[in-house]
Amino acid sequence: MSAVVNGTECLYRFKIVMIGEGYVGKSCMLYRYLNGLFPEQINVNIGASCCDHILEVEPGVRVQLQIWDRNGHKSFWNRQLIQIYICQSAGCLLVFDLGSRESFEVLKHRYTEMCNGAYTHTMLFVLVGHKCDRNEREVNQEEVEQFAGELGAPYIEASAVTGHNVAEVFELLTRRIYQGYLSGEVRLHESWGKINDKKLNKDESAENSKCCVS
Ligand SMILES: Nc1nc2c(ncn2[C@@H]2O[C@H](COP(=O)(O)OP(=O)(O)OP(=O)(O)O)[C@@H](O)[C@H]2O)c(=O)[nH]1
Repeated sequence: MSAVVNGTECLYRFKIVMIGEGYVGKSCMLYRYLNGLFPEQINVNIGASCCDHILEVEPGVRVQLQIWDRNGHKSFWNRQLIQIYICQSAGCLLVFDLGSRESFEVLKHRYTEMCNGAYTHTMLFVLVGHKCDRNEREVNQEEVEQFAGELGAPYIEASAVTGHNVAEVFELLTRRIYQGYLSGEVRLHESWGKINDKKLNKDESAENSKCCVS
């Protein structure tokens, strides 16, 4: 079965979440991915926002991505929220700012919190060192690679300013989930993974992406 999303037939729907401290550039990265440019101005993300996007993982196999971007500031972060936020997610982008040691430490801490009970299903990760356009670096390659090894996740550097590797970040995670599903590593939930024939509103947007805020 499949569903028609904004006029395009999709076989799967993957929920992806973006996690990282406030100000690491998650919203700009998502904006760059969806719109192909760096935002002149980004609205303050109060709580979380969700965007839909369609990606073809192999010829004829399209996935509806539901990408959740949560404000990373510590006042928006607690265990209950994590649970709600990552519930039914197939994948997660763990984002830190290469120029901020603190953002890396906070990210590791949040990952530990997620492991301590909040996520009970298999979730695949991609670790993202963001703002690689800048020269200042406070996090060295070795420790990043060590963390990526612990996660069993690929590490990629990106910049929403230049666009470097931004599409690759989202596509890498999506393809990992898809391959994980094919190999049996990831189980897709009935209600969100393999799309049923529930029709989504075709007329909401003429494009393949749409956003909402909660
Ligand atoms: N140099 C550089 N700055 C960036 C990049 N991406 C975003 N920024 C800047 O980083 C700041 C924070 O960007 P946001 O996208 O709002 O960060 P966020 O992680 O979504 O922040 P929260 O919503 O608070 O969690 C803004 O001033 C952006 O202009 C990048 O790739 N390079």
